Amino acid sequence: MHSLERIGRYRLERRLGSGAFAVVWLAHDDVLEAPVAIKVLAENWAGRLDVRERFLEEARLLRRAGSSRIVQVYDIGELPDGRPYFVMEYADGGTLADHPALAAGTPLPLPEALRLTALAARAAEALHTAGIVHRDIKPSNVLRHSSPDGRVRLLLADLGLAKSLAQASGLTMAAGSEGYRPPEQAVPGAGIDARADVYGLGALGHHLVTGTVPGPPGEVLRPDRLRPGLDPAVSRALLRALAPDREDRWPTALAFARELERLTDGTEATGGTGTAEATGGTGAADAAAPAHDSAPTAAPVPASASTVAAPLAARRPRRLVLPAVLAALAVVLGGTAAAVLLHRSPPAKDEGLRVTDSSGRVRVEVPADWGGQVRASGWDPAALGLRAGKEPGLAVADDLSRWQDLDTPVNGVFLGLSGHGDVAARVGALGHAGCHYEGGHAWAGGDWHGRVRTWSGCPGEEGSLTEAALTPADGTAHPQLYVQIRESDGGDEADRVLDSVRVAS
Ligand SMILES: Nc1ncnc2c1ncn2[C@@H]1O[C@H](COP(=O)(O)OP(=O)(O)OP(=O)(O)O)[C@@H](O)[C@H]1O
Repeated sequence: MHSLERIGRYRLERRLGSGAFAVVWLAHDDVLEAPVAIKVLAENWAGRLDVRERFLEEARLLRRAGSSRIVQVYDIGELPDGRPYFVMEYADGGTLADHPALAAGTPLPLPEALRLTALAARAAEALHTAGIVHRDIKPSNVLRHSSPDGRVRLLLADLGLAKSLAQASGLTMAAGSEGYRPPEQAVPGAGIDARADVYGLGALGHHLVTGTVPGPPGEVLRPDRLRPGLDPAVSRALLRALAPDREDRWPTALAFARELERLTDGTEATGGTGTAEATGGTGAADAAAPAHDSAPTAAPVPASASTVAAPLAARRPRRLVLPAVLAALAVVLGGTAAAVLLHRSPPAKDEGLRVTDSSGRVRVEVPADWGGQVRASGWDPAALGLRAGKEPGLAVADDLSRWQDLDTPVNGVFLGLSGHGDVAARVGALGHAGCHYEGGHAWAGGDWHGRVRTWSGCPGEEGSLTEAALTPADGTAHPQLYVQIRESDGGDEADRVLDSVRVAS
């Protein structure tokens, strides 16, 4: 693919992204003198006639929808090696997944979150009117396209057809994406209707409003629990869309869109900043995110959270500068957060809360009052300067939105496993300005050993920070474990929390 320079009359410029089934290229149409996006079916699927057909069917269906809210398809063809492709409208604003707040795992300002979800719901309604169910609504399938007048349109792209076919053929890939998939979509042969997309739209709204992908159907945490102070009517509207039984959901995407628009009017009438800002719950996100979807939108995903920290520092100059690693971890966690698994230990046993990551490999037990919020779907060791990838990881804290902000009191723990690289060397080089370094000591738990370093006097009411880099006690080099523990009041739970860490092979 890299050797390709042209596809038909289109000159390839760069790769925009890839999904499970296809690669998408930015190309230039030399005849029309306009940029286009070209989606090419991945080589490993090209031999499957049924997948090829579904891939092209997606193009035809997108074309059939013929709405300004759905990505337009201009052309369809086949490469000399037989791979099919289709040419579509290029959305220059990236996807909603690139939104800086979402990439940082923090909520959007409430009016913006509601308005974007309503726009996505209106786009889904346009598909439904054409008799098409999307089946894979998620941020990376909602594109942002700027018009010459500077306004931004949202476009729905990438139907989940190929995935549904893979599922039907007995492959492991299920239609839809984790956290966004309604229960009926996980069952082959269960009839799917437009209400499956209402569920996906509810998940999108939940993600934008709370900064967190909802847990599995029926285990979705209430949005107002994740975003303290949230208008209960917003929470109710989102939970209704996310009802496991489709009979209990909003009956149409349009009905959901109208409710969101009504709620948006309410939040804008009361000052436009949303209740979370008023209660101080999501200051970093609100400061960093553009206020409107018509604001400049080509913002790339930040490489680190410095783009989150900068506006915060500008607004509150006396605020402690964020340590880079905490900020980077928050970004990585946010970018990969997908599932929330919260297993309460039996209450009789000293009120501990046991949390397992979504891969089931990493587990930790924390005091019950640390367990307000969980992100459990992994991390990227690139945050520590190690090889990029998705590895098991989780964070649980009483307020995750403040995790990176050492100025505010937080109690919680982050655990990240890495199958590669020297975690210990990286962690050993970290420092945390604004806190007093207490020193380090060797750690020997049951299955793990390594080094623990502690900082005290962090501004959050005598907050302390404990970091550990652990390796298997049996002498094997990997995996290695990175642990961060934050305590707000000179607490002494760190050893107990470290002791409770379990890693399944
Ligand atoms: N029309 C477009 N204009 C601009 N960028 C696009 C366009 N279509 C897709 N992209 C980019 O290409 C990426 C890959 O798209 P694709 O539809 O193949 O996969 P995905 O939705 O990310 O994943 P999956 O198909 O596995 O769910 C998108 O995330 C987006 O960044």
